[in-house]
Amino acid sequence: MSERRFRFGYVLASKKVSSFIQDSLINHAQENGIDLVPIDLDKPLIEQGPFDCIFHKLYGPEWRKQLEEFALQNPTAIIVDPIDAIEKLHNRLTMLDVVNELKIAGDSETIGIPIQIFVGENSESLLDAITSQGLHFPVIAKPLIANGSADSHQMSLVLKPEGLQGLKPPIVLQEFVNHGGVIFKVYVAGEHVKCVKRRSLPDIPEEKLGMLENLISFSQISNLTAQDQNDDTFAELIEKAVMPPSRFVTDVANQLRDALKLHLFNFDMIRDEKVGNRYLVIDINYFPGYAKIPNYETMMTAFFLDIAREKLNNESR
Ligand SMILES: Nc1ncnc2c1ncn2[C@@H]1O[C@H](COP(=O)(O)OP(=O)(O)OP(=O)(O)O)[C@@H](O)[C@H]1O
Ligand SMILES: O=P(O)(O)O[C@H]1[C@H](O)[C@@H](O)[C@H](OP(=O)(O)O)[C@@H](OP(=O)(O)O)[C@H]1O
Ligand SMILES: [Mg+2]
Ligand SMILES: [Mg+2]
Repeated sequence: MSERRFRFGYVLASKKVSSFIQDSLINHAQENGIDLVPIDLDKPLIEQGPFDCIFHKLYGPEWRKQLEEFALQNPTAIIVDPIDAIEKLHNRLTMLDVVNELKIAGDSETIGIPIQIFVGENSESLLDAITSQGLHFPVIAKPLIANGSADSHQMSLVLKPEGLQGLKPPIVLQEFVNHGGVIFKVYVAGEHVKCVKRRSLPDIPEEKLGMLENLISFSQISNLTAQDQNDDTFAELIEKAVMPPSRFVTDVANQLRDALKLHLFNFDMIRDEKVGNRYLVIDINYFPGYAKIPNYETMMTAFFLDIAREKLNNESR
């Protein structure tokens, strides 16, 4: 493969281009035979090739049409990833369905999801629905749609029944699980997997519940990395948190990748404080912020090379 060069076209929002397409990535990929080429949305896609691979985070009927046309004319090229597979992550209710299908080897760690219910615009008697499904306060209210908009990240922690009145359906109500204030973010790029610790919401001891407000709103709390935090308590909490076993993380990541039929995603996982080896997946994101991983260019180039090998295999079939 050494003398062959590969052209990887990409389409990303401008913010994502600034964070992901850094010189370090362009250069590292180039040194390894991969040329990263921006796709111009003002021109037909099929006129801009040849491309061995197209990676993207873009939706809408026009782009879908262009991709379909490209795939028909270039059957050996690899699309990372198919729009239909990506769109499954846009609904917070269904995005976690696959987690329940995972079969984790061994009997020490378990994987699951928190109890959750859907609340539509016309839902009545919310409190009845909550109690009948075995949900207990506090609960987290998440917008049903996770499409990358600022609104889709607007969460509310509902501490008491009175707080339910302040919610704006359609939402998913999810059991809040105490997890020691630290979340594990697992970045997946094909077979390459990296788990990092991030700040999360602090635990809420049952005896404190009565002293708190009815409803607390928050947004993208885990984006604050350990380095960004001035607060020493949080930095120490993150430092001290024990990572989940890497064999377990890789097993979950690989099975999720197969079930979702996606190459590029991350998932947020918490460890139940009450049952130490019980892990819960609470969120899955398409094409997350890989540049937040130290030396992300090495991980991403290794992934690009795997795709290049797959492309060569397709050509020789
Ligand atoms: N069920 C839960 N129990 C405890 N904490 C939770 C739960 N769900 C979410 N959280 C906390 O709320 C944060 C935001 O929730 P979530 O990850 O679903 O939102 P998001 O906006 O999709 O995040 P991202 O920025 O990763 O896309 C999590 O990072 C975690 O700190
Ligand atoms: O812009 P949308 O489609 O909402 O996707 C976001 C994800 O929801 C976040 O999870 C990403 O941050 P993390 O990489 O820290 O998970 C976040 O990463 P970024 O802000 O670094 O691009 C985004 O990918
Ligand atoms: Mg999240
Ligand atoms: Mg998310």
